[in-house]
Parts: sequence; C-alpha cells; structure tokens
Amino acid sequence: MIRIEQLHKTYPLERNAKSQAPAVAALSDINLHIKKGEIFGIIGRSGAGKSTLIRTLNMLERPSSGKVLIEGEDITTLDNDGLHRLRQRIGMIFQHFNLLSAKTVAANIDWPLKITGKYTPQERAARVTELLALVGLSEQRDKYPAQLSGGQKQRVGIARALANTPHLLLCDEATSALDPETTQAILRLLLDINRKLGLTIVLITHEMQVIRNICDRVAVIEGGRIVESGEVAEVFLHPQHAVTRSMVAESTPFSSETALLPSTVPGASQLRGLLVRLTYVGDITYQPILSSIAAATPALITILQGTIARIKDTPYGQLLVEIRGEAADIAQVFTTLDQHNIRHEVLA
Ligand SMILES: Nc1ncnc2c1ncn2[C@@H]1O[C@H](COP(=O)(O)OP(=O)(O)OP(=O)(O)O)[C@@H](O)[C@H]1O
Repeated sequence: MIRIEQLHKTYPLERNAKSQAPAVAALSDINLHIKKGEIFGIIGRSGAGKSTLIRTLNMLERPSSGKVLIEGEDITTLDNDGLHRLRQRIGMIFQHFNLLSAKTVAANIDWPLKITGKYTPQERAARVTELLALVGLSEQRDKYPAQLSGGQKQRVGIARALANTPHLLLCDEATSALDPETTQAILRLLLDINRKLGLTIVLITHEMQVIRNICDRVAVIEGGRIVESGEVAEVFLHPQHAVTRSMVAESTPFSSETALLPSTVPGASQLRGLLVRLTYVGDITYQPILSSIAAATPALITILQGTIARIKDTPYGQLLVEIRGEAADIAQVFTTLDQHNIRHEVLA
C-alpha cells in the first residue's frame, strides 16, 4: 500500500533566516512498508519528526529526497492535478479537528463531497446521512461545531475524512486533545471503520496506549530516524531502544525494567533466589502453567507482581517471580518455560 524509501526532509535555512537558526534535518533515511488494511502507528517524543513524516504521505510536506510510493505511484513526482486526485484518495484527521465553525455538522461532512463536483445534491445528502450514522452522529446533524463535545467534533472530522471513500486515513494525534474515556471511544470507532471498510490507517501519536489499543504494527521515531519497528506485541513487550523502553514504561507501571527495580518490589531486598520476569502472549495467558511447573520441581516460585492485559486483540501476561532452589532445579524450570514459549529474563 505505502512504501517509503530513503526519505529525507531538511527544513531549509531560509525559513529560519530571521532567527538565524540552522537548517533542521527533520527526517533522515526513513524506510517503511505499510500494508493494505493495517493500522500502522508512528510513535515518538515531541520534535521527533512524526508530523513531518505523516504529512509527506499526502505531500502536505514535500521531502528533500527519497520516494513515497502509494499504491505503486511515486507521489513525490505528482503535479498539482495529480496531488488533487491523490488527496481525494487520502483522508486526514487532526488533533484540533479543523472543522468549519460557520457550518453545521452535516455541511462540514458535505463539504469535501461538494468540492469534488462529482455528485448530485441527492447523492451527497444520502452519503452525508450514511456517514453520520457510521460515526454515531445522526442526532447532531444540524448542530454547529461549538455545540459539540471534543469527541463529537472528532467524529465529524472522521466522517468528513471518509466522505470521498478514501483508501487511506491519516490520523495526526487524533485523540491527544481528548479525555481518556473519549479517546477510547474514538479509538474503537477507528478500529471499527478499519474492520468494516478495510481501510488502511496510519496514525501518529506520543502515547503508547493508543498504539497498544488499535495498531497492528508500529515504528518508533527519534531524532528524525526510525529506531525500531515491528508487530506491536513484540515492540511493546520486548522494546529494544531506550526511547521505546521509556515510552512503554510510562504507559504501564509494570512492563519496564525501571518499574521492576528491586526497590519497587515488596520485600525484594530480602530476595534469596533469582528475580525473574516472565512474559507470555496469546492463549497460554489463561492456562495454569505456573502451577504445573511448581508441581513438577522442588524449586520454590514466589509471585511478586503480576498483570494480564491486552495488546489490541491479543492477551498477554507478565509476572515478576522469585525462583529459589538448586541450580539444576532452576535450569529445569527455565527449560519448561522455554517449552511453553514463556520468555524469562533474570533481572537480579
Ligand atoms: N516548518 C518548519 N520549519 C523549520 N523546522 C521545522 C518546521 N516544522 C518542523 N520543524 C522541525 O522539525 C523537527 C520535527 O518536527 P515535527 O513537527 O515533525 O515533530 P513531531 O514529532 O511531530 O513533534 P510534536 O509531537 O511536538 O508535534 C523539529 O525539530 C521541528 O522543530
């Protein structure tokens, strides 16, 4: 669906001439492949390059070099007509909604249909009604943006972005201005739309929770470079880069090394065995594996902390345990864990 190859973006010196600031290398050597129908997240700290990157996907930002192929077409070479056609295939939603305040909800959603000049008023009216139902706003059609909550405004933004039946939806920090409950509702709506319409979604966020709730794959960006990417469960449970580790740590109190420092574990200073973190993903999460291991070994296993949660549809569990016993017995425990695909890391 989308292939980004050796993409670079430098904001030139002239733009900053007044402040004498140097040119900014906002993106360096970005290579990404985003598959049709997936929800792909790009996460990073403020200033990492997220907005610049997502805006190159509809040429709101032109790269300095490199290619952006969408459905096989290199969009960096498009002229104005080509760009106009491209943007009808790509919807975008924004953190601050960008609605037309003088128009009603229905008129906001109608606007992109009207400017294509392709549809009769009856066709447009039918499409607006359909979109209002899709985002759950049928009752609000004649209200103005100022009369809506933040979540309702974003629903209008989503309906408007979907008006021309795009193949791709870009979400620029779409839930950052919303409270946690409304964020969940909007994320559920995006997931629902992704499934119902098979729409490819690319989103940028600085919140790991957003990635964990709806994305299939994720890329972590730092200093304009992709530092890590992969399936969300893999990146979330086994973060490799320091930035990823710290963002994961902020999003759950349990899954990072910092959260597992012995001082945070009750009685950990009196540990007499090994402090081990166990991580398991999928159906095994609900099986009594630890009881079976405990029954088959003289090693003593004490649970110090534990959690079960979900990454999108996949359950996972993490346990912090102390294992005490003879070396051979502990080795046997590790072998059994391996046999059940339970990852184990000795922390202390
Ligand atoms: N128009 C511009 N002119 C000059 N530098 C810019 C411009 N836009 C962004 N930058 C710089 O490029 C870098 C990447 O910015 P970008 O907005 O893409 O980051 P971001 O990850 O989206 O940050 P945030 O989460 O704060 O929006 C930053 O150093 C920023 O200061």
